[in-house]
Amino acid sequence: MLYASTDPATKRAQFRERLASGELLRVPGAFNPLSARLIQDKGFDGVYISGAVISADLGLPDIGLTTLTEVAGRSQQISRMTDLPSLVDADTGFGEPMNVARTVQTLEDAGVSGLHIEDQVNPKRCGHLDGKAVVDTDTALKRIRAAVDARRDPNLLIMARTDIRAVDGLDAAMDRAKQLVDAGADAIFPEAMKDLGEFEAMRNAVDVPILANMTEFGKSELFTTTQLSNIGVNIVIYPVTLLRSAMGAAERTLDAINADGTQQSVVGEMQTRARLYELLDYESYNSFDSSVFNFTLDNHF
Ligand SMILES: C[C@](O)(C(=O)O)[C@H](CC(=O)O)C(=O)O
Ligand SMILES: [Mg+2]
Repeated sequence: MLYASTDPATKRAQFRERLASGELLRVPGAFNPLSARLIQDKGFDGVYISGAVISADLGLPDIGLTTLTEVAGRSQQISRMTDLPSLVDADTGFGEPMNVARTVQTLEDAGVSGLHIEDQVNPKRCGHLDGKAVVDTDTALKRIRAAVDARRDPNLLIMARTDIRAVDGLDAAMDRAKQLVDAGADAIFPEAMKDLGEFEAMRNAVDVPILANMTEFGKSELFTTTQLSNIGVNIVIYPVTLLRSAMGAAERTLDAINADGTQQSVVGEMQTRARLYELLDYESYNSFDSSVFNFTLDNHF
């Protein structure tokens, strides 16, 4: 009932343990708190909170328009709804290294288990688009040192994302990743790797967990969990996947109403009322207050 029962410190400790196991953790992006429930219900290992999704949700492109307050608010709403660890996209950290420090403490207070800070210049853009620019090494390392020093819970995972692959190539990406680890990064998110061989090279370049971003319509092929776990990738994110699926379904429904004058042809694809209520744990509100609960599955199909 209401929110998840696992507190943020426990989730962070569990996330660290799972990562240390070396197994591949599957982490889809939640586009709202309810979808975080679904991700947990389907047996996934964590919930990703995507900057691209938060912007798109507001009807905005992912070009650094969202504020720390907006990202922290959404992070709290999503994180508290699940017992799974949550990993949030903190973009460039919302400013200079001192802003990065404040970002880390604010997101820690929001209950996330980890966050990633990237080395793009401000304003950032989607990592799979052309024309990106990255900051110099000194600035990139300062962001990570500031992030690491700012956390109060040592289990809060500080992940460094580098976007340098698309700008200066794989060797530059491996060099930067090593430096980011030396600066204190707990994990590496190598953005826009071209193929599996590049992920493997990155895997061998650093001895901390690495993340693979399986975003659709981007620069990386969509590798399977078997392919990724075989080369030792630790986390796979599907950042915008559920939003794209839900929006695709919404378009088809609107088209059906336009074409047929009724949504009847797509009702079979919809989540049923019963399933929604199951996810909402409607029934347990009954024991709290029977005057509120009046739903039984019997009357619905
Ligand atoms: C992972 C990512 O940073 C995100 O915000 O979800 C994006 C995803 C996307 O735009 O497809 C990214 O830059 O890869
Ligand atoms: Mg992003």
